Amino acid sequence: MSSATGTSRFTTGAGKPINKHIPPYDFKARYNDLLEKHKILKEKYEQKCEQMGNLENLPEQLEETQSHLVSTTEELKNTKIDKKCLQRQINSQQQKIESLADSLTKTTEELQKLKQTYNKLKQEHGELSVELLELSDSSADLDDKNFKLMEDITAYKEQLFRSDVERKELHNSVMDLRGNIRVFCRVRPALDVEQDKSLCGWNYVDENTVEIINNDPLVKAKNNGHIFSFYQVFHPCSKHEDIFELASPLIQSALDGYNVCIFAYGQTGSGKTFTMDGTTRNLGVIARTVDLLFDSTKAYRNLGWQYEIKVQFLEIYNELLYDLLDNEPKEMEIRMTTNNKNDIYVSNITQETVDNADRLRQLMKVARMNRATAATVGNEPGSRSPKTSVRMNETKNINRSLSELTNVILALLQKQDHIPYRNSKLTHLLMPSLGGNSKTLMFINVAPFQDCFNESVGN
Ligand SMILES: Nc1ncnc2c1ncn2[C@@H]1O[C@H](COP(=O)(O)OP(=O)(O)OP(=O)(O)O)[C@@H](O)[C@H]1O
Repeated sequence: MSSATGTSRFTTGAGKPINKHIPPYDFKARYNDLLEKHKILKEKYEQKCEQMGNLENLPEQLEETQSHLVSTTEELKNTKIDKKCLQRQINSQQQKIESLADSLTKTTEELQKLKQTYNKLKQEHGELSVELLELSDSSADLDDKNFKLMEDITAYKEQLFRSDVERKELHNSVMDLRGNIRVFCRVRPALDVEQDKSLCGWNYVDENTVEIINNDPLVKAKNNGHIFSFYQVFHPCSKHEDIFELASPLIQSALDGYNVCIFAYGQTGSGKTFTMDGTTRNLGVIARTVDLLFDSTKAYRNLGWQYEIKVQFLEIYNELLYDLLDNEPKEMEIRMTTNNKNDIYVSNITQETVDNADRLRQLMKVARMNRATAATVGNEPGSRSPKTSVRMNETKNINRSLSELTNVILALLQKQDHIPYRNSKLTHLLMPSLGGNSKTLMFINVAPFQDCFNESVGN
């Protein structure tokens, strides 16, 4: 800037020089010029100040930029990791695409094969359709033949049913001829623990006759033999199979609708339980009967017969009746049925219909357990003398009903007019199973020992 020549040269904020020629005496103009210059300089100063202010913010901006740089670097790192991941995914997708391409090739091949098979089957189907048409023609013929055969089968079934009725009648006639009351005598062997006991002499004369010889040295030799005849005699080596073979015709009679009664009689320890129950490995008469009953009903149902098997279990103890399928105390009586005076029933007793052998065996188990409970009722704790009197009463009742049973059997065998069924609960209950056209099988069980001789002969 120079004012000596009176020329003023100045630069504006925009850098544009301002040249003015002001005469030295024109103080007003010079003043205005100065004012203008002052204004421009002030503006410049303010601009500089502003720039200075901006420069003061630089460290802050630097810090911001640095932190931005750090976060950007971090982002870059993450982005690189992401990139690696993506690359791996791309690789695996690539592999998948390759394997899919492989399976596509295989599937296409299989499809090709299937198409071939389909075409072959289609051809076969065509051929079979032709065959089917031919067969349906001959099927009509076969239907006719089948209808005729069905008619024949119905006729044969009727014939078979009539033959079975005839067989029943014949079987019953044979049973009648053999006698409606049969007595089997079974002599049991001495057990291992009984080898020291002395035996009677046994002479098995034939299958119906046995001689029992008293080996007591005090008895005279000529009086010591007693001969008995039975329907069948079973010696100690006889097996359950042998016995059941001769007992089973009576089961057949039961299936044919006749009342049948099978029971064992004999001194204690003579083998009654062994004969009737047997053991789990060597089944006795009852178990074999159950099996035969259900096997036969299955076969007879196919012939058109219908069967319903109902069971009741009861025990007679001191002339009182006990329901062995229900151990609640209750009143039970033997009553006559209204339509048939020879038939009886027990009032209030549990009766169950059974349709398989297993269920019957289950019920037999329940009855056996309840019988054991009933037996202990008579053996409640008490002093020795009431216990003895209970036993005596029990023995008296058993003996009485057994002698009444003997009387009834004898009266039946002798075909007496009056049969004393009503003298005991046992005989009254067995009335429908002992009399009329019913069949009875009695096992007389005998122990082989000398000390049982009197009992054995008495039986
Ligand atoms: N035929 C036989 N063969 C082999 N052992 C037998 C035969 N008969 C009976 N026994 C055996 O003799 C013993 C007595 O038989 P069991 O218990 O059957 O007599 P029980 O007449 O039922 O006697 P109780 O009237 O006292 O009940 C038992 O150990 C039994 O296994």
